[in-house]
Amino acid sequence: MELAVGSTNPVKIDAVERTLERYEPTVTAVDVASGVAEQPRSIEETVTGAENRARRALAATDADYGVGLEGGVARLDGTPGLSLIMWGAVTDGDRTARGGGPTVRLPDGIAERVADGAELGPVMDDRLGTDGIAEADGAAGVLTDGLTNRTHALGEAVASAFGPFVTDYYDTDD
Ligand SMILES: O=P(O)(O)OP(=O)(O)OP(=O)(O)OC[C@H]1O[C@@H](n2cnc3c(O)ncnc32)[C@H](O)[C@@H]1O
Ligand SMILES: [Mg+2]
Repeated sequence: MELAVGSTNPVKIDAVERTLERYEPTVTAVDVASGVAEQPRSIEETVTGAENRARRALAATDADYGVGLEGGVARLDGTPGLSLIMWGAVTDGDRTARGGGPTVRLPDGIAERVADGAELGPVMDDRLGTDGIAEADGAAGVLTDGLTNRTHALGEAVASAFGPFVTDYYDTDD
């Protein structure tokens, strides 16, 4: 399976390679624009970023599928505070499917700075004294003491978005 991933972030590439290991993927990292803000601030904007990355990555290559992954923050109905969300999109050039990863509540101190306009990655680095946490364990890893991490979390979004391309269940109305 040939895949074009719309990012050069090693964590995203790793998430795609590991999740789709069974299909013996060949992954090409493509540096595309997400077409949304560096820090998306709603589910809709995050999904749009993932879709744009997937379509643009596929358009730039001869791959079978384009994959886009986008991290965002959002206030979600029924839960307090600001949450880290992540969405994936997959396209074969004909149809596009989307799937979400986990939702992680952001601590108020971090949420406030992100709500004031900062990007989550740099805020996490500043707070933790790290350099490039978004390309390593990520907020998902740090905030759960490693119970999950960004690679694993993004992998769940990849898996969820891939369903329609690797099963028959979405092809009928049953
Ligand atoms: O090179 P790209 O693909 O853009 O990789 P990125 O790390 O910037 O990832 P996104 O654009 O999808 O994420 C939007 C913002 O959210 C941040 N972010 C998302 N998930 C994160 C996580 O788990 N830990 C730290 N920052 C995260 C990220 O650093 C960006 O500032
Ligand atoms: Mg980014």
